[in-house]
Amino acid sequence: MPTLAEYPKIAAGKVRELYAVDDDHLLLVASDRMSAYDFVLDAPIPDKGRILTAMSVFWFELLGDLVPNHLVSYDDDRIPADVRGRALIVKRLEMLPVEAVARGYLAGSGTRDYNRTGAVCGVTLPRGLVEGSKLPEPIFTPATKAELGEHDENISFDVVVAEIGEELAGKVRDLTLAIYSKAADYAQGRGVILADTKLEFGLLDGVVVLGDEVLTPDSSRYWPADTYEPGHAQPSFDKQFVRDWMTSPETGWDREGDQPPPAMPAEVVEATRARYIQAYEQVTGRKFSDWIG
Ligand SMILES: Nc1ncnc(-c2cnn(Cc3cccc(F)c3)c2)c1Cl
Repeated sequence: MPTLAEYPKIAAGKVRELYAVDDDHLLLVASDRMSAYDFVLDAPIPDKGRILTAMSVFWFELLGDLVPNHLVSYDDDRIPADVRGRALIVKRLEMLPVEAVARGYLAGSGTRDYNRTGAVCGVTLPRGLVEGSKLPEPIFTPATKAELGEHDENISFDVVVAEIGEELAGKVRDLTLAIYSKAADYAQGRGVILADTKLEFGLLDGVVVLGDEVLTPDSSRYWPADTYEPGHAQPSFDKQFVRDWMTSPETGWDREGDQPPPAMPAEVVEATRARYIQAYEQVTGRKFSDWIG
């Protein structure tokens, strides 16, 4: 087993890292760090990296007949012991410079753009929609890949065409909508609304391949179906305990400010860990205790 230090780090996000294994393979590592309101929390959420990695593996397997993916292995001698269970050996792709987002509901920047323009990414929507509204059908709402700490910028399909060409843009849109629809239908049947998701694709020998993490609560909005009600921000399946603590009168923290978030009480950390496990077990029907690492 090599150690992580032996692999050159080639990218780092707020909660994950990417390492080079060899010319054709990378190691995608999910940390236990959690981000809320664009801040990385002071306390890790134990097992978050393993739970979200297990989720990606589940979705790659479920979507295998829809789209090829970059997953090579999640249990492999090339995976260092201290990241086993929260790291994937993946094929090195030529990543496409677009965040491929699908939305089945109005939320976040989608609601903001709709309220300003009646459209999201150039897609005109019916009048009278509110925060949390279910859209008549899922829409493709691509974005630019922003620098670390910046927000992605919503762009129109025409901009994607200008970036990667008509044929590839059409393929990415069709795949994104098909993947989202299959996953959202599957999750809905298990009591979880996938409101939207952000996918990344790359090319391998001219074939479009699904990369990155897929359909995790870090790349998608997970809402509990039983409390769904349009008209306001929906509670997050996994982040609500942390968000409520951060904005509670007890902390006096200002989410618009630049002060770091308040320290997370142990019970908030543990309740959040339990919600990640619940999301995994409820959606996949698998026991997290069966996952490696
Ligand atoms: N299979 C691939 N081939 C080539 N590049 C990528 C790739 C590059 N960037 N990202 C996003 C990212 C994933 C994790 C940690 C980060 F810091 C950044 C993914 C992948 Cl997944």
